[in-house]
Amino acid sequence: MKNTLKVGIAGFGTIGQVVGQALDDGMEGLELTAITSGNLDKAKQNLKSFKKTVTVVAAQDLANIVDVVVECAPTSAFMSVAEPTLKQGKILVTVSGAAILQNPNIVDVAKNSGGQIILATGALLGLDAVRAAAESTIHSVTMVTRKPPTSLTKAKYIVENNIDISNLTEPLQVFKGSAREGAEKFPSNVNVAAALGLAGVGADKTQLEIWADPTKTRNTHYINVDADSASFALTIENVPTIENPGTGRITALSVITALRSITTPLRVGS
Ligand SMILES: NC(=O)C1=CN([C@@H]2O[C@H](COP(=O)(O)OP(=O)(O)OC[C@H]3O[C@@H](n4cnc5c(N)ncnc54)[C@H](O)[C@@H]3O)[C@@H](O)[C@H]2O)C=CC1
Ligand SMILES: O=C([O-])CC(=O)C(=O)O
Repeated sequence: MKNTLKVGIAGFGTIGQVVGQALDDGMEGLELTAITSGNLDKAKQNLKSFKKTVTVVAAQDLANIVDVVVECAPTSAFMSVAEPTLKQGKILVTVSGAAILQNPNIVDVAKNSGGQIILATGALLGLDAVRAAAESTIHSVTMVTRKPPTSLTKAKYIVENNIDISNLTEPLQVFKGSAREGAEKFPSNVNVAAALGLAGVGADKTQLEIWADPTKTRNTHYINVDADSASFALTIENVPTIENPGTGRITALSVITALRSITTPLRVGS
């Protein structure tokens, strides 16, 4: 029997707390032992209902005491979590596709130390098919994201440019361009577009539109892929979380399945 892997969570917010709860409830071969977050006192409070003892540590100490780090912190904190984890040859499970695009050298850090970055599918679907198609020739990948305005009000580009989306009566296109540019302007909102780019033809060739859409109640992504092996269209309508409407409920669940994949004897899907 394999040893139980010690798991640490960096970022104990909307995603981190759901993942933490699942670990506390019990996941085969995985044990939550430590967390770090932006506010350590608040994190301690939020851990009070957990059955098992979890240590709260400063960000720089987390990688020293666990085997796997789940990174679900703001994009700006990504490197401070990812670098020490990967330098020690450990596993990083993350949803920060936008941060990987901004810091592509992190892949070399993993390569040189024998660590691994697992970018979970997050709020998206179909990355298995996109990766399979990328083994041959993909002609084009396009993605259209439509979110209720409340899911975009905290977005970096919307805030920095004082774009008022509070009283929209019809959909407003707030971005059109490459997934790379979109992930730079909306780092907490289209990590999924970054992941799609990394899975397929690259973030520069992946085309993205973002709409603030008052007719939507869900964070909706439409994807079209045209390849020599298959053409496919994918749609996902994510229920926004109450805590952070920009984050769909499925995101944390995707992280949980990514974690289970590390230890499960039967892994379904590539
Ligand atoms: N790939 C995907 O499908 C998705 C990715 N995301 C990404 O996940 C991130 C987290 O999302 P939520 O949980 O909704 O955000 P959140 O705002 O609810 O939680 C973030 C947590 O990180 C903590 N934090 C702040 N600075 C930190 C630091 N230096 N080190 C460690 N923790 C720190 C905060 O205190 C907070 O508890 C987002 O910023 C976004 O980039 C979010 C939704 C979907
Ligand atoms: O929840 C979503 O629809 C996607 C999201 O926030 C992200 O990609 O960061």
